[in-house]
Amino acid sequence: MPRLVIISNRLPITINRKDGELHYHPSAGGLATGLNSLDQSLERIWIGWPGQEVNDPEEQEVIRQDLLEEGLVPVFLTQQEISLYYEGFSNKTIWPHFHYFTQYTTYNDEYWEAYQQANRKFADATIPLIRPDDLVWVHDYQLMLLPAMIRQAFPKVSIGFFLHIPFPSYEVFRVLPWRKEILEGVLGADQIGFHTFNYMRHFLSASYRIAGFEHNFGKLTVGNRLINVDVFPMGIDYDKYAFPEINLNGDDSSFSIKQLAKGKKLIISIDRLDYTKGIPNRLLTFEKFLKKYPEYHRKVSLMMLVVPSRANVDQYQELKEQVDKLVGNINGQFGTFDWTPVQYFYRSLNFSELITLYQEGDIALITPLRDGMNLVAKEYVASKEKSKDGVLILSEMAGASNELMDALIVNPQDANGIVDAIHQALVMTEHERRWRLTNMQEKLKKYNVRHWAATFFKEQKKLMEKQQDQQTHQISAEEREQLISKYRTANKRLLMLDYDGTLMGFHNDPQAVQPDGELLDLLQQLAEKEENQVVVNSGRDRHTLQEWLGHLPIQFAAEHGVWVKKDKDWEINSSLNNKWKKEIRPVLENLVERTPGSFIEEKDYSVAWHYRSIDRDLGEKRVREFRDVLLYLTHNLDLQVLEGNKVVEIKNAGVNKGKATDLWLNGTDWEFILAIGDDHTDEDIFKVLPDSAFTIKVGLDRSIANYSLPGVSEVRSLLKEILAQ
Ligand SMILES: O=P(O)(O)OC[C@H]1O[C@H](O[C@H]2O[C@H](CO)[C@@H](O)[C@H](O)[C@H]2O)[C@H](O)[C@@H](O)[C@@H]1O
Ligand SMILES: O=c1ccn([C@@H]2O[C@H](COP(=O)(O)OP(=O)(O)O)[C@@H](O)[C@H]2O)c(=O)[nH]1
Repeated sequence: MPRLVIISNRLPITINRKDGELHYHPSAGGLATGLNSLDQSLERIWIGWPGQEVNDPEEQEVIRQDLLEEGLVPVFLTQQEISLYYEGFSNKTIWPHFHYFTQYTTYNDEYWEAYQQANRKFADATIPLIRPDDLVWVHDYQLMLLPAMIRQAFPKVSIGFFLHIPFPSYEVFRVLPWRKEILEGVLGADQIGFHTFNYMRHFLSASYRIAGFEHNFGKLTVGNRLINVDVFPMGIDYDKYAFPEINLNGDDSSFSIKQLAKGKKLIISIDRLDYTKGIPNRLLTFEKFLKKYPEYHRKVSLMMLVVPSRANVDQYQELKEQVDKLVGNINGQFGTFDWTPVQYFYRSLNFSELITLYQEGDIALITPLRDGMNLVAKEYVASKEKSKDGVLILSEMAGASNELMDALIVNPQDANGIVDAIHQALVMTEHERRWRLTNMQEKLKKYNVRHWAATFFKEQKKLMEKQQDQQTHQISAEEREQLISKYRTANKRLLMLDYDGTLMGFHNDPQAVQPDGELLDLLQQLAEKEENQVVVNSGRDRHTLQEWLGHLPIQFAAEHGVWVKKDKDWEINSSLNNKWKKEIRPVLENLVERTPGSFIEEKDYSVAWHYRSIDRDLGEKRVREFRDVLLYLTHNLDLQVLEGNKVVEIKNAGVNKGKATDLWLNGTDWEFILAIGDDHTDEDIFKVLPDSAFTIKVGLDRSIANYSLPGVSEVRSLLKEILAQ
């Protein structure tokens, strides 16, 4: 079993100093409680900050030894790091920005500098502990540069990254001056996980638009590495909340909570003090409710628990004052001698108090303006396992709303909607409360925190196997040797080479990919050898191939097999006609008119619509729109539609690179065949070649070729090696 190496900003244990003494207690917040519930049988180490400034080396050593027993490794942050990296870049830049509070985003180079250095500090603490077969998990927005730093030290180790907060829309993310560095940091990981599909697609969109990485159903290739981006909604330790192992009656404060709840309907509200949680909005909504429904005065109370958090960040201090004031206003306005409408606590609760609150709460009012997941919502539902009684009102802006559809889902900005939901919850029948809770509980039981971790773990291992497969698919030194030795002894050799993406790199302007001197020399020398027949089998038109390569002693297939040049002249595939062009052309012209930047390429017996320099998503939308029209037309006209890399090409049916390849296969007993190509039109070549041929796919995509090479420069090196024989 590989070990799990977890790195998060905060350890699940926080240290507090009281009267000069150090105290250890569990950290608040979803990440710590969630990850701490993981299967303890898995060997793991956890590296992170213990939440307290400790400068004395002797004291640091004592803490290190204490934590070691729990498999925890502390990273000590200095006061300056805490204020610039944690309170600064993490909580004044990324946190507000990723939660769409862009008015709070602080742009400060000093913070950014500190963020980089602190990520380096976590890397320095982690790297010496990593073993090559470990599974490394980096967590959250404080450590977005860390995956790439670990990758640099361990090119092969498997790294997972999970973001616990939302990943914002590309339009918001792009505003950050450090967007590219942040993305590249995360892309150092092999598997990247998010709570919801929306966060995932925002990330993929940013990776494409900012760093140029295209994806295929969440899989993308960075350099030589396959990356998996996916959704892994985090669950809770269901049983811990459903069947709490505590004696509720023996606990004084739990008893008091029960007393408070007696004879009234209790609405509970539990969050860290954070502007993302929408606490002031919630209070204003409750005020609205009390105004609209006076009949509920003295019958309903809001028990609001606000857990202190990030107290040194300005907005959090301001928020505290705002909340204090709002609570005062409501209580002053509506309170009576025997009823306090808002019971407000600014502190954290111990587990038994928290459970009592969950169990006593008739309604949980959870209305964050944005929230990565929100585990409180899930914990509330689980704690109703026995009673099956309670109503969850949940913001649609919390990641959890994607799973808890049977809650009363509200828009946190729609105060009237929430007032209605509170009323609906109060009058809801017992039957409805039960079925809503039961449905949600079923989900939470299955998709618990262990399931979350196990799925992430399983997918990361599956990915490792896939990556391994790709590595083995890549031609090894030994196989290269076999290829060379076969080449050496053969007297009749066929070298069938694609052009774009194989011999030359890809470019937005197809005419800008003229062969360079090195390529011309290479082809010239290969073709000069008497035993060799070099064929460039390309989708390009014959005029371009003629102009660029026509002077070389090589043969050609152009336009995906429409034209062939074996001797001096170009010959056409006899089954072709181009009468159909006048019907297709207007369809493509309409595409160009509506899509600036796209263009039509007309070849002798085919027409192509290129969208390589426009937004890929827009291009694909256009292709989808026109696919039906094209299919209808092409069916009547016996044509085929080839969807290539940012291009749709229409031509006569039954003509492709493979058919053209047949022209070289028939009649010659080749003793050595090598075919190299990069896109799916080259698969037609690989298909028709005999098993003895060496077929090589350029890139990491799936292929029926025997081997793969990463890119154009590796193709050229192989050809040079062959030439040296
Ligand atoms: O460490 P702090 O600065 O005190 O903040 C506490 C944690 O808050 C954030 O929690 C997020 O993760 C939860 C679990 O995935 C999720 O339910 C919630 O919506 C998120 O806000 C933060 O991501 C953690 O790093 C902090 O430790
Ligand atoms: O006094 C408290 C109140 C809450 N929590 C825990 O803090 C976590 C809050 O996680 P959530 O995902 O709701 O929000 P976050 O604070 O991570 O943004 C939950 O597991 C709560 O059980 C806690 O430990 N002590």
